[in-house]
Amino acid sequence: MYADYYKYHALGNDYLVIDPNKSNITLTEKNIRLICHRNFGIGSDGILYGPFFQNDSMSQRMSLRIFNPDGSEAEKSGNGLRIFARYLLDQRYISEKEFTLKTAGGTVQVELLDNKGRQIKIDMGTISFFAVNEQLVINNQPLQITSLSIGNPHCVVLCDALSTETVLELGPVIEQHSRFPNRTNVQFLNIIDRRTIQIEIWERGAGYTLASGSSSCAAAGAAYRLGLVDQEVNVLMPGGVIQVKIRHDGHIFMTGPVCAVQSGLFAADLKEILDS
Ligand SMILES: N[C@@H](CCC[C@H](N)C(=O)O)C(=O)O
Repeated sequence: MYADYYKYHALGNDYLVIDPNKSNITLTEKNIRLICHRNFGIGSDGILYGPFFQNDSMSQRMSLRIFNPDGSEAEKSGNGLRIFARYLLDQRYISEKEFTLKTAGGTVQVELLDNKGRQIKIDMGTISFFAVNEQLVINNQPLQITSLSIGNPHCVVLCDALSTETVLELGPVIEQHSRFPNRTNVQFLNIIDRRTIQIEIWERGAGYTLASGSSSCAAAGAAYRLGLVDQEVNVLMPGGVIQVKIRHDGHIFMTGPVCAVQSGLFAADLKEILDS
């Protein structure tokens, strides 16, 4: 059945899939902002735009583009990739349990863990570290940060305890800090034990979110690099838990759920604004 958008969430991190093979909507910055707006549009933490096919072939050479609700484009998204994989299964673009997906931040390997695509594992690739356990002073507060890329940029802040007020105060300042010319996603990290960490997230271009897949991988990878956790880590977030495994060769595997929410059409009023 045709729809303009397909909405899913992964632990409360919600995305709209817009399929260029079905919809002719133009995704300008203005349109993305409006569609994602929770009062004036449909509302979401971002848009997954695809699939695109390389060599006009449907054979495992699919790619997608990922947009933040401020209209900027992200190189990668962990929850977004699991959601997009689920969309491909729901719309019968794929029938295999394992396939690859290409993003601007690299190619990932997807594994569907059940027939309905409700639990999905992804090899997110490897981490490049930029700074390990360095001090960054924000609002006169000395923070211990580890910054890295797993295709998209992250800054992990080690904390003794987490508070949402701190995330809302420091997150946007760190996101825009001159040290990160392309801005950054920010994770506030609390180590519970060697197999469990807790994070609160400030996402680049999206703000406070309930969960983030690439943030889970970044925080677990940073904690492992600092010698604080083992290779298998449960990442607790306000929206739920993601399992992260760090393989000996550095590859980071992320496992977590996806839930379908709704599909729908843009009403004529909204469509007119989007088309104008
Ligand atoms: N929610 C995501 C991350 C989305 C992209 C991010 N905001 C960025 O700009 O890099 C996830 O689950 O990883």
